[in-house]
Amino acid sequence: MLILVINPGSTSTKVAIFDGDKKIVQKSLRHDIKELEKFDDIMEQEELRKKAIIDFVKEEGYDIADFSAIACRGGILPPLQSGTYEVTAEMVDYLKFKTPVKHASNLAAVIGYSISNGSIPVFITDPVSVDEMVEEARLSGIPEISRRSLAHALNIKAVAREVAKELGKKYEDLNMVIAHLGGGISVTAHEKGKMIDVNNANDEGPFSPERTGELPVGDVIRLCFSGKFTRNEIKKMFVGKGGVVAYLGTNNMQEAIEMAKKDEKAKLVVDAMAYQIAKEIGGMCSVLKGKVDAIVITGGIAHNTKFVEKIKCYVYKFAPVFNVPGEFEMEALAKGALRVLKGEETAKKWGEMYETA
Ligand SMILES: Nc1ncnc2c1ncn2[C@@H]1O[C@H](COP(=O)(O)OP(=O)(O)OP(=O)(O)O)[C@@H](O)[C@H]1O
Ligand SMILES: CCCC(=O)O
Repeated sequence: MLILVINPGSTSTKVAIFDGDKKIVQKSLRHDIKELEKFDDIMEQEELRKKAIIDFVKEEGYDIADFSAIACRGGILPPLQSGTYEVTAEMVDYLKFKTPVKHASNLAAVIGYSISNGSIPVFITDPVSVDEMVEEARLSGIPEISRRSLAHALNIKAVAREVAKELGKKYEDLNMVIAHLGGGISVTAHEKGKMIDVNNANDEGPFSPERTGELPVGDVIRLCFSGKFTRNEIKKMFVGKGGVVAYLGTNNMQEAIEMAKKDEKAKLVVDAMAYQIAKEIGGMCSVLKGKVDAIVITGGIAHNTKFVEKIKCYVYKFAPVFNVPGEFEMEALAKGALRVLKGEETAKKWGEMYETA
């Protein structure tokens, strides 16, 4: 069963072809930043990216009709249960016109649906808005604001299943705290297969290579009303230009860790990020009432074992720590589609998407 996988990022589109769960080829199709900047809205990039994907398929010697399904990264959808969903015209309409957050991942299902043109099924699996939070976690302290479950759910759920396998158990039988350390950072508590609390990786938790995470709210209000910044400038300060890049001028953690070897300020910033991640992990361990089978560190930054050690020295007493560097999004998307094609799981439909766990 051939599956075409589509995963758009801000400046590239990752594509892969799987035969069952075996990856045949994966490529990162780089888009010219100047070309992308011509578009005011991410959705206007649809045709450019679609053409690049179709060219890739042809260059690899395939035709769209050869595929059993297209597996796409899920975009910013309303809160929904974990699992694989069939892409429908309504979902495409939501991603194009109604989603509250402009994010490159919104393009995946839109492009997949257009490429398929009704000829083969199109699926998304575990989008950013997977929501299995317990009710206590939703309260922020003011009724006008609810905490939201936005996290690197696709990689986190895939890694959870791999670690469970390593432990000879099922994900549904374990309690875990899983931290994805990428450009943004998601720290998540899992109770028997449900992600019951997460720091919203855009707004809360530790600072990351390019985001501030949680901030002292009184100072944020002062900044917002200082008259010195526009709304967009402030937003960029928090997401995109906040965190490590604000202190050190780079969002590349490899560079920051190198700088920290010679420079006291850089060392403090790197150590502070590890400290804040550990603090968030500790909080998630208490959400699980201290019954934690595994703490898992994943994402690009987890490639640096010295950085992982910095976190580990704070949290190692809570549970065994597993390091699973990198991300497995393409594999997770292919496997999600495959489970449905093999009849192991039924694809959920749009109408069910508004139901949370
Ligand atoms: N070997 C490494 N050592 C330390 N940091 C690394 C290493 N490889 C990648 N990174 C860092 O990981 C971060 C990006 O991680 P990753 O590739 O998981 O994120 P992304 O896909 O860009 O963003 P996100 O995971 O938030 O969607 C960057 O800061 C990058 O410098
Ligand atoms: C909000 C979590 C996902 C992302 O950062 O892209």
